[in-house]
Amino acid sequence: MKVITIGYPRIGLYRELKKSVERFWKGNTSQEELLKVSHNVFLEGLNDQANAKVDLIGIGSHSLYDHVLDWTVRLGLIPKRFVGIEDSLKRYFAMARGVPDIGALDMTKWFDTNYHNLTPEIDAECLANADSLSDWSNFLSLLKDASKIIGKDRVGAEVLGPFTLAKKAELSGVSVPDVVRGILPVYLKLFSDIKALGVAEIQIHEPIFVLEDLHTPEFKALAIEIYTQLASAGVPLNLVSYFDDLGSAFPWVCRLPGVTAVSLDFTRGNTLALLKEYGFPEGVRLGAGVVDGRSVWGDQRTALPLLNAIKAVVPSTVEISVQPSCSLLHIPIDVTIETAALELLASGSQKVPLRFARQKLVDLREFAAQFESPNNKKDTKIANLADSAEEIDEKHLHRELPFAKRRPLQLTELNGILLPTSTIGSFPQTKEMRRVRLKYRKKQVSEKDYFRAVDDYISYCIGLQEGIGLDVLVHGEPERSDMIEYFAEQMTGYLFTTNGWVQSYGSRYIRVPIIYGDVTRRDNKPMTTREFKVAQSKTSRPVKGMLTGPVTLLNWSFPRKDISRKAQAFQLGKAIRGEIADLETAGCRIIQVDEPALREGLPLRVSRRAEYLDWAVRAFRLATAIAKSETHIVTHFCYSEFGDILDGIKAMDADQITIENSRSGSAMLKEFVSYGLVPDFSPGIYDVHSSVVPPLELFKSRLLDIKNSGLPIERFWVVPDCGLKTRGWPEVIGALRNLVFATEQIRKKLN
Ligand code: MET
Ligand SMILES: [Zn+2]
Repeated sequence: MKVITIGYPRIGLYRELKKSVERFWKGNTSQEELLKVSHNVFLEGLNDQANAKVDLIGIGSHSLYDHVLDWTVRLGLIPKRFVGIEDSLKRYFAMARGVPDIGALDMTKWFDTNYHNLTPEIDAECLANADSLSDWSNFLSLLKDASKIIGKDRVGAEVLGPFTLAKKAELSGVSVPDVVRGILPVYLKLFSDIKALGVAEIQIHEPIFVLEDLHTPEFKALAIEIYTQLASAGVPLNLVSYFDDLGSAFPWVCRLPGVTAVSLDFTRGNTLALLKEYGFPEGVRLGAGVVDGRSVWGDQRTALPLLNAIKAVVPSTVEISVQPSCSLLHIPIDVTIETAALELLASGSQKVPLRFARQKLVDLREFAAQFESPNNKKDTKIANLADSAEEIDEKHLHRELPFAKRRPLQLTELNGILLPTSTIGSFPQTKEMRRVRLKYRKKQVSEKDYFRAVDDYISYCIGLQEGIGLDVLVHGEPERSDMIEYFAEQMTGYLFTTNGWVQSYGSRYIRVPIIYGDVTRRDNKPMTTREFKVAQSKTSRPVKGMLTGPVTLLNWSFPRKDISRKAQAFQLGKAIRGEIADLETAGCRIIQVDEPALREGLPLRVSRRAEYLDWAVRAFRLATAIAKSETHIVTHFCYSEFGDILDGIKAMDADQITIENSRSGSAMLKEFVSYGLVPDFSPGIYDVHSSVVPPLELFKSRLLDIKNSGLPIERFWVVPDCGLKTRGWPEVIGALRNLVFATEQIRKKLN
């Protein structure tokens, strides 16, 4: 049984690539030096895979910034505004990050992962010029280098497929069929170059095939048309899909012309059931993605039973390979450098081991050996995840009174002021604050001194907000380096890595906390009341309690694999529920529970969404429904496609919803209004991602959008799009002054 990989981490064990790229941007290192570091990182990954005796290694997704950008550039799909930049590396980074006067490409989420890719922009002109601008020499070099080291028969050339490219792109004046047909000749040239190298196969990555909107007769016809042409290149094609199953497209995708192997994700969706239903073509290799490329937990409970179950349903002549479900890019590189995490785990009773990319490679080999071993007991029973140890009591999910009855009891001290003003929580993360937080963590600063620094910040923040004239204040979150970590560190069941970095986008890597056991507040101790009390003691205006919601705490962590995500969401919901009760006891009258990652957890497949939203909303309600009728519960979402989750948002039964709105030019506001929103509503009034102070005029026009929205003005609040932690004080002060001033003016008019 062959072991195959389809992508590997590309950031370096100790973030070597990030450091080098950022030095290069600052002008502190040469292009030559950067490329050398990058190549060493590539070689390190190649060695990992070669040492683990991977039979066929995916080569080509190594990247200085983003693999989707790499393919956009290699295929010559350069938007006009970048064409004039001669130097290819400068142009590459300009597309990624922008340069003065030339905006970068947009960024989108890479399917439902926490990785973000750049969005190709394609129009007719761009398509027409693709051939002449195309250049994949850096890709061919990777293949050649790898061939020299491991032999060309072990090299699988990783290519981003035309359908995924086209569907992930922003198209103007052209359709997906136009793009895939238009770019086909370029792909054919690329394939012929790859063929000349004599590598084993092309891995054509088409994760987009898991999406329902491709499961139509029209797409089937188009895919057959395109793959018939691609097949004419005469290179074996491994069609690689992941992140879900292929749904009703399963039978035809597995039989696309030229496709000699199909790689399927057996860790998400229900690929096994489809295999049972539709069978599998003889003569095609089946890539069994049974090792979860998105989980840091080992696959010991499921991999072998899955392989056996697959074997039992496919024709005996079908070759099965064992592989990760997707690129290992989504997990950290090596768990053995994590002393603290490993010690913690060794003391517990985990059913599955913690495994990062290197360890998953070892597992792949091991599963292959077990599968072929005569002692393999052919166990095909795949363990189901336990849902919940304890059931949720339905009555814990409802507030005492419905919104219309409880709202008049809330925040009466505001005297029904029109368009109350507030902010989303964080204020500038100053260097000083960051430094003392770090020192406190390293025990170089006493708790007393650390608290004094935090409290000084809070005092300043409160004084400032009062001075500016905001109505509902926040403490500014100086004690939090991160909205997940801050809470996770105060709860049981979470572990943290020191070097477990995963690429989020470009040179931004994150260390995702890992849930390993039952989550509760440690000793049931409050996590946020101290800072709330400090803030509230300095002002008579209401201070918002500030919490991260259960669904976001789950979706921005690596979940456990022995109980369901739903069960984990409920545990988190219960923990936040306790915190809300404690905040109320501390005198808090308005509590914000942020859920920016609610949308992110939404399954790719429409048919699976209702179930997710159902438990996600219940987890939020479990957290918040404990609030007294007098307590105003706010929730916050960053920029998302809200269309898919409006029912869910409504069902959360919050008293106020704040959303990021201004980058869409109030389109989000309109979407919510036309949906018929019931509670208070705060469409963000200015973009916090820009460092310019928005002019008064902008605030006025956004306030007019609100006034003319068709919803009663009494429902609206005026807030920025999101937290202000990435901004500097002068901009924040300028922007909030304008926000308050514009609001006061419109209030006068309305009265
Ligand atoms: N309360 C958080 C903040 O202001 C919300 C962030 S949403 C990503 O930073
Ligand atoms: Zn936000």
